[in-house]
Amino acid sequence: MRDGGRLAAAIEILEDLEKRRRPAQDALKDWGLGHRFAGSKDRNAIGNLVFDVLRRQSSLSAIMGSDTVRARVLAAYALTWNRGLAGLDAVLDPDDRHAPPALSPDERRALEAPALPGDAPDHVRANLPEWLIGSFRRALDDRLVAEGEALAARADVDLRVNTTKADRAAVLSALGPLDATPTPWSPIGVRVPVGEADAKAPHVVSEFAFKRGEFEVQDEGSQLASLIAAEGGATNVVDLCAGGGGKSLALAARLGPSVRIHAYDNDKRRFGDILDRIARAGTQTIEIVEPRGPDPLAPLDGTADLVVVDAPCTGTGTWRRRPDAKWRLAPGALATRLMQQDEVLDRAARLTRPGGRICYITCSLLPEENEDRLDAFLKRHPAFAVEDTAAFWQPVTGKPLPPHVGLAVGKGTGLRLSPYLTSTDGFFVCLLRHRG
Ligand SMILES: C[S@@+](CC[C@H](N)C(=O)[O-])C[C@H]1O[C@@H](n2cnc3c(N)ncnc32)[C@H](O)[C@@H]1O
Repeated sequence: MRDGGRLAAAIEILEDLEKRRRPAQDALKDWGLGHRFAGSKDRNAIGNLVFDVLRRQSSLSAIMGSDTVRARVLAAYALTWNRGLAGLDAVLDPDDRHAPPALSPDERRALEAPALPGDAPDHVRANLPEWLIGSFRRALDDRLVAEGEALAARADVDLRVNTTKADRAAVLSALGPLDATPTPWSPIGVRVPVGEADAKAPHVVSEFAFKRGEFEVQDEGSQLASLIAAEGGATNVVDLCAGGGGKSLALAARLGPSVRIHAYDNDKRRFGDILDRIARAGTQTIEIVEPRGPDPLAPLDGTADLVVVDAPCTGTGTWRRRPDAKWRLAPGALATRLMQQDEVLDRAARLTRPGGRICYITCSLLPEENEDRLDAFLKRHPAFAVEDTAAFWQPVTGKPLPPHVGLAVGKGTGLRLSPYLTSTDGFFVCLLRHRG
């Protein structure tokens, strides 16, 4: 396929997404099934373009002065992909029957001097949903637009070195051909660049170092959350919302062979390939607790040194990787998440032994899901107090805490990581201690 046909395909897929609120991956898959002549390079380029449009759809529309999908796709190709007006003219070739029609005079004018209108509101500049702008502003203050821009960029692939099998230097060397570099904060993180425009994302899971269990794919923010949870040590851990086990595996590597990690999730399907991951990592310390019977965690009540609550959340911090979720999120879903967060925190309180700790983690930037949930929790559970979580940053990273990352929660502090401040996904991390 030439780029004209790829642009037309991206327009078709995005128009389908406008009609039906569904994950972009599903729409891309359906398109691929209906267009079997398209090769893997084509599908990759079309997918990249669809996601790049979704990342910046508000500002692309404002620049073009048009809300049509076509206008956004043309703008993404010319501006985000840096192909310029000349590149766009070349692919909108009237002799290519698969290409979209040539530029209209209005489209040409907009792309000749591309700029956001001076009165463009912040939610447009930041490419964030208008209904959430008050919440984002509360969290991000005058960094709102800069954070929104960072959240609209592509994210590199982060890896956590499994220190029980390899060190960072060895993984960096194995992934040298992929231009891997150390992550800025996590001492066990490696970053592989994703490239631009139609570049293929690095396929790290086909590397032998991955098959040997020397690293796992895990955003640096998630690594830091796990490292901070593990600071101070623990021998009896409950990973209450374990999902695919990203935090359990990181904790197992950090806490050593004498820890016992009970990995639970109330939805069995969310465990995914956790058993394969445990086997690859070579750890003996993770025990899966299946969601069976009235309360499979009851025997652990009051015993855990550490309960990790990687709570179900809106995932607003991961919108670099899932830009379609940004526009699909609805107020009802946020309300459901808040209820679930209160529920898992209450469950965690029952599991914690006197003097034990809870590490509350979300991959959301919204205060409603983070500090507000903990303020409400502290009112329901006066036996708990917030620790000075920000004080763990330097021991874990070996570097001073960057400005704005620490925030007051209760009488202690939490951490809010973000693509702009820490070049990670957006994360909230906060430790609470049972007073004993
Ligand atoms: C953010 S994800 C966990 C990701 C995982 N910890 C990781 O690092 O890969 C949140 C998980 O919480 C689970 N969950 C939701 N409500 C729950 C509940 N009441 N008890 C336990 N798990 C719950 C969801 O099924 C989902 O898998």
